[in-house]
Amino acid sequence: MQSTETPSVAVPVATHAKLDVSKLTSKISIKNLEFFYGDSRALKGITMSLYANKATAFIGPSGCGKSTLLRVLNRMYDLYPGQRATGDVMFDGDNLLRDDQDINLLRARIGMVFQKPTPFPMTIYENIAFGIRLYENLPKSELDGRVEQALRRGALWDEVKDKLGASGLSLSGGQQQRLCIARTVAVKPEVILFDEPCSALDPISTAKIEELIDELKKDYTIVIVTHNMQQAARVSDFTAFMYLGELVEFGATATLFTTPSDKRTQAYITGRFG
Ligand SMILES: Nc1ncnc2c1ncn2[C@@H]1O[C@H](COP(=O)(O)OP(=O)(O)OP(=O)(O)O)[C@@H](O)[C@H]1O
Repeated sequence: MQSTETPSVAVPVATHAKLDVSKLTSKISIKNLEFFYGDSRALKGITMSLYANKATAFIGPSGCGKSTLLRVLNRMYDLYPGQRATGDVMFDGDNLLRDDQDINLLRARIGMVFQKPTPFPMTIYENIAFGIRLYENLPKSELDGRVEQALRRGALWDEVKDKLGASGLSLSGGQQQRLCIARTVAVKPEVILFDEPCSALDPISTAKIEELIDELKKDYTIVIVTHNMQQAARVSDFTAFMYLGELVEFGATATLFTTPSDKRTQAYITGRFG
């Protein structure tokens, strides 16, 4: 059902570009995904695709399952007994939910950036080099190059190149978050998951991270959980609106924000609930 009410979110012109789904590659294909915290079902029959080199935003009111869905994608729930997922999450054709999945390798291929910046209590250089060393044994000169490359991708190099030996914790909140993005990028992932990456940041740092996400899309598949609908509209190509553990609506961001097909999506984007 469609309503004539005007959505409260202004969708930037760039996202109006036509998205021909038939020409896109599905990097992750989710089918009938259910998720349980003990006996409590938090995700109900989720089916959707996450497209390569596109950014997909998960939006919806608090408790609808956005973070749960994001965490399924790199098996974060494995750390907690009593949590389990059923269904298929096909990642380049391989079900990432299978029991014998190599979780360390999976987390290198699907990296995650958290809500609060979480640099390791070590130097800026080591924050980046640490992750690379877990997967590769590189000579020092090559490692230096990889650290620089990652910091450049994190849009942080110019600000830290003269103080790589300083503690990662000495950076500002926004810089710390870009360090965490650089750390994630350093291990050459294919997908980057962002869990409300700007919620602890000021508007200028937020704008920098959004710009960076836009840049990273060229090389990675991006998934972002956000409470901020303006942010979803600015950074994502596709948006998934969730409610009470269900995927209510999924589609091109410009379409979802201008002509939603479900009245619950309409209510949410016009600020009538959540
Ligand atoms: N560790 C947990 N144990 C039990 N239930 C949980 C746990 N974490 C989340 N839940 C429940 O699962 C549901 C989905 O929670 P989730 O955190 O994924 O929602 P969300 O949309 O990300 O919310 P928010 O926007 O507030 O972060 C909620 O009902 C929540 O209470």
